[in-house]
Amino acid sequence: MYKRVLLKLSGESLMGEQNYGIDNNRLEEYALQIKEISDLGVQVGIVIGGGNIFRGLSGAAKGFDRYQGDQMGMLATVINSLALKSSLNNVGVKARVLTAIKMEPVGEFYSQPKAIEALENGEVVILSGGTGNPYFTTDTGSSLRGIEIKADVMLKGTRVDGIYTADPEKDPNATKFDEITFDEIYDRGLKVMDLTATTMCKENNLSIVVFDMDTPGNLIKVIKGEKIGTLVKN
Ligand SMILES: Nc1ncnc2c1ncn2[C@@H]1O[C@H](COP(=O)(O)OP(=O)(O)O)[C@@H](O)[C@H]1O
Ligand SMILES: O=c1ccn([C@@H]2O[C@H](COP(=O)(O)OP(=O)(O)O)[C@@H](O)[C@H]2O)c(=O)[nH]1
Repeated sequence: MYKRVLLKLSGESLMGEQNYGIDNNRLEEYALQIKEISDLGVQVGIVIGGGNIFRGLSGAAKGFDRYQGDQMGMLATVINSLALKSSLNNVGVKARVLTAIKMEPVGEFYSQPKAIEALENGEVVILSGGTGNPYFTTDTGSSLRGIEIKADVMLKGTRVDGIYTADPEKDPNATKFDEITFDEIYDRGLKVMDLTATTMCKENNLSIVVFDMDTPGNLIKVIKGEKIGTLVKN
């Protein structure tokens, strides 16, 4: 179905069964799922969140300055990116970390041509540090990078299996959409992704598939066009 994808992984999901940090089993499950699609020849760019370590907004609630807190959050995404790179290398996948903030030799400073060149060479490219700016999220980072690398689709891997009429973790009567338009997301006030990220995808015509990444085997199903999750398009 897709030749080049931008995969967004939730930092919070990386906690697995733990309350904080990185669950190695979850990390390895992710690496194996990514290996499956990379072995098929799909070019994979990845943005991973940082919510399992630090979020700027929760920091601000505890009295941190938001600007500082967001910088801490962006660094958290770099920690997760390095962990994922290592896990991908362990299962035999070549991967490279590019950072939105200059911090060589931790990762190479991001540029669009560098990312595309690595993708074309068959490397998995982890685009870390979000957008490099405070007051944004990694969902917005992944919309931005997805558009920049000219991905065919953005795959939002999360812990719910799609977009529902209401938050399925709160409303047991919520029903799932197989497909939905960007406009319907606004009209119904659905909160699966922040509006900045949604709007960037809408304006640049980058479709999104929201799916449950925590069930092994799902990523390859999405790539093969099986109708799991929810497709968002114009
Ligand atoms: N209409 C909706 N459909 C699906 N999920 C929703 C909806 N509204 C809110 N959510 C919530 O959005 C969250 C998306 O998960 P995730 O992307 O992992 O969160 P985060 O980006 O905060 O780590 C889930 O916790 C889910 O309960
Ligand atoms: O472009 C960005 C991306 C992320 N962040 C910070 O990094 C944190 C972690 O990212 P996010 O909450 O999106 O991670 P996830 O919800 O996917 O775990 C955020 O709370 C922000 O503080 C930021 O400041 N700018």
